Amino acid sequence: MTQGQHRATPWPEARARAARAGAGARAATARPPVRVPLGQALGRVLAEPLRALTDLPSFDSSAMDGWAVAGPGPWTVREESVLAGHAGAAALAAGEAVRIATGARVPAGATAVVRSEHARTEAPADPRAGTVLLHPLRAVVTGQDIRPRGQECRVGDELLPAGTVVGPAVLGLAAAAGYDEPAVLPRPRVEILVLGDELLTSGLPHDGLIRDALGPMLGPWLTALGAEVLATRRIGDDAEALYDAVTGSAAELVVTTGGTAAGPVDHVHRVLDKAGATLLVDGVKVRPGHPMLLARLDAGRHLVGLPGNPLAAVSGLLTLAAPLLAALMEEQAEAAEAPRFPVRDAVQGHPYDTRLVPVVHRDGTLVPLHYNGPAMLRGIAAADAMAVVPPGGAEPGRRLALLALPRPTETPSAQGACFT
Ligand SMILES: Nc1nc2c(c(=O)[nH]1)N[C@H]1C(S)=C(S)[C@@H](COP(=O)(O)OP(=O)(O)OC[C@H]3O[C@@H](n4cnc5c(N)ncnc54)[C@H](O)[C@@H]3O)O[C@H]1N2
Ligand code: MOO
Repeated sequence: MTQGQHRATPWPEARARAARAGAGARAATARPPVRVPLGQALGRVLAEPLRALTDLPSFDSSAMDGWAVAGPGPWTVREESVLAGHAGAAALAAGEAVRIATGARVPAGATAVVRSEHARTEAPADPRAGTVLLHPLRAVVTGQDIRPRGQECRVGDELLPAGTVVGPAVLGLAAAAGYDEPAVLPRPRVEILVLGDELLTSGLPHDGLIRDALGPMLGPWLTALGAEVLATRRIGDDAEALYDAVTGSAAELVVTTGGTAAGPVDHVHRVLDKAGATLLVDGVKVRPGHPMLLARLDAGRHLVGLPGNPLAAVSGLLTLAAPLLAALMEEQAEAAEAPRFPVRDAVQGHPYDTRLVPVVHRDGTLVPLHYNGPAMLRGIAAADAMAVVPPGGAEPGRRLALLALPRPTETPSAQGACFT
């Protein structure tokens, strides 16, 4: 194994290296885009610019309920109405009006739409003969309340660039623009290997055994970051099984938990060495989580070693796995600057290392949470975000950058929770 670094890497540099590793892996593997039904595209990344497949609106349409009119009023009102989704009415001659609904096709010859509340009708003296007359109640401007075809876009216009993350509004826009199956990037494949003989998968801790807190957490978290989680496997403290799992994995990113430090059964370094991996980050100047590591297994595959302490593992996930995955997915660079918010209370810092501290938003400030020790999840489980506390700490009012936590979603599939 080539020793990439003998010393811990500063936190910002570790994130940058993880992003470069992801970009390198993307270039090396160049997996082709896939087309997925709109219903499955949420959270995916557009592989191609979203180009309009139609003009929008695709026909001249009414912006209001009222009458389509031709020329100056008063107008004679036709008996039929034009509703949205129906064939358009025959062309209007000057002096004619037809009842029209919002979104309906404006008939040829119409010069404006007059809103229902801006005109009044006058019934003919003899209701069995004659026509209804429509009188405007205010001046009518040519073109008013008509949405002309192509007002929003013309067919072929680029609506969004490649690299856009598909949110609910993007789904709506894609549907409006005529898409059934947009082209998205394949999800990076991730495999999670949970190490440790002391871990229980159910029931109460006993006899020095504890519950595995990372297996249930990491799959959904990595799924929320855009990954396809192939499996979460429990490996115990078996170096040979770990070697086989790491070298045999089909995933672009293998995530291990535990075994990063120097304990008697901390096998991760030795296994990486034996597998001929290159350490890109070996320890990060961040608390918690400083033993985290990043290794290149081959041109297209990497391993992120998360420390076993659960909050330290979250720190590794946010520091190394998140930027690597974002780069693998070719996501557009984060908006200029991550938002910063003032911290309400002083936060003690580490003299040399960055600290990541769970916080909640309160009245425009950040309130650091207790129970933020490396082995604790009580703070982060109640948090809105993780605040980045620079070396030396932060005085009240200091603006801190935030790392986002995934919002809870009800995933229809068991993705990310498949245990083997
Ligand atoms: N001599 C030193 N000892 C330690 C150092 C050090 O620098 N020198 N660093 C400490 C720090 S910081 C951390 S973090 C941990 C990292 O340890 P490992 O990554 O080797 O993890 P383990 O030893 O396997 O486990 C640590 C701790 O976490 C618990 N654990 C592990 N996996 C899980 C899980 N899936 N769910 C819940 N809890 C888990 C495990 O039982 C241990 O209590 O090393 C320090 N030691
Ligand atoms: O990474 Mo360790 O204490 O910082 O949990």
